[in-house]
Amino acid sequence: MRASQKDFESALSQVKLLKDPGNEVKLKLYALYKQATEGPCNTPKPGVFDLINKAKWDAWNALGSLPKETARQNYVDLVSGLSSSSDSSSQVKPEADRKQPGYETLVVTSEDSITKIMMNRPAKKNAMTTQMYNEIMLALKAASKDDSAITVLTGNGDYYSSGNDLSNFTDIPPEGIEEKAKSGAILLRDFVDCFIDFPKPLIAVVNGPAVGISVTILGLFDTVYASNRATFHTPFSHLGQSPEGCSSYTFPKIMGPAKAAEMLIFGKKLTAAEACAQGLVTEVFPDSTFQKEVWTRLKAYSKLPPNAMRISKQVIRNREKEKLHAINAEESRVLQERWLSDECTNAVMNFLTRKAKL
Ligand SMILES: CCCCCCCCCCC/C=C/C(=O)SCCNC(=O)CCNC(=O)[C@H](O)C(C)(C)COP(=O)(O)OP(=O)(O)OC[C@H]1O[C@@H](n2cnc3c(N)ncnc32)[C@H](O)[C@@H]1OP(=O)(O)O
Repeated sequence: MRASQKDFESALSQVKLLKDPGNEVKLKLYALYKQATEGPCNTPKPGVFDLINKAKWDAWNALGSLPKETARQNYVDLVSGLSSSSDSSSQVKPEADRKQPGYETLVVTSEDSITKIMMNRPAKKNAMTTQMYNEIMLALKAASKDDSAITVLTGNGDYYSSGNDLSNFTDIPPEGIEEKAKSGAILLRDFVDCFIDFPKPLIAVVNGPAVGISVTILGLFDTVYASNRATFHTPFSHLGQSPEGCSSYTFPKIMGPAKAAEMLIFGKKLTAAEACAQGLVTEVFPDSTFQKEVWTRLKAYSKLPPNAMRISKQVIRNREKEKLHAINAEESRVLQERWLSDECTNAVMNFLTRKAKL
């Protein structure tokens, strides 16, 4: 539900009653107030020695073109969070209360300047349905514009993700399988484009085994943290398919052509330690302390200056962007043909009829 003008005004009165929330939060409140009432920052940048006004200006300017209504909503949410934490400072809000509405296959939360996108089909090992691809794209677009500093993709349950939901192959439209393959290739291309273009630091928190497209897109993340329970598996040849997610380019670049071929052509499954040694994973943590260690680290990173992080990412990514888009287009085109092959149809039917388990 969107915050009304009345909610906003009541948050403005409430904020005066709060105990001092500290400079960082005060700057956030100031920036959201200015954005909600005046829109994007429209005043000249104060001089470097005008420290206080420059900090305020920076905070406002960092909100970019965030719409007034969203800023108003974020202001109301922030004040309400501060009020409830000052009511009971040790009380942690349950995730269900913080989660953003409108997603069926994901749980999306924003806290401590981190937007967390969690795939949430644990009973199906977080297999990606067409709805999940679309919701991840929506969540990434929203995260690119919200006031978080970093964005995380992770999975709920024992798997990170088992990749493409193979039942995506079953609902063939009346226009036939060719049309399905065509729309699948467009979906795939749009999905991977969102990762290529994502402007903020993007971190994968790989909580368990990862298969197929959930592995290939890791090459487009800035950092990949893995539990030692995670494995990395791209069984494309077994499925009569071919690499996507720009992995035909990123994997040889990351791990060298020979190791990439073993994964992408022969479907070799890597342990987390192997994936780390090959450079696909940044760091591996024991499963027993994985969540605690990773989130402590991410909370510290999220306090770094967000503009500097965003600009550093752009400097790294911009050089490659055009190439990555071209590779994504080519991989999607090749897969569109593969999906129509007997090799692919038979492999998918085998899985769906339980003759094979990969
Ligand atoms: C023309 C069509 C176009 C479509 C649009 C496509 C858009 C983009 C496509 C991008 C290309 C992507 C490629 C890939 O990702 S390839 C990789 C695909 N994934 C797999 O092949 C994994 C298949 N799953 C398995 O091998 C096993 O399930 C797994 C090893 C992951 C786990 O085994 P385990 O024995 O532990 O658990 P279950 O098998 O009992 O699984 C529990 C339930 O979850 C269901 N499940 C799991 N994974 C998938 C999946 N990928 N697709 C569909 N369903 C999945 C499984 O069936 C069980 O369900 P039930 O409890 O109902 O039986």
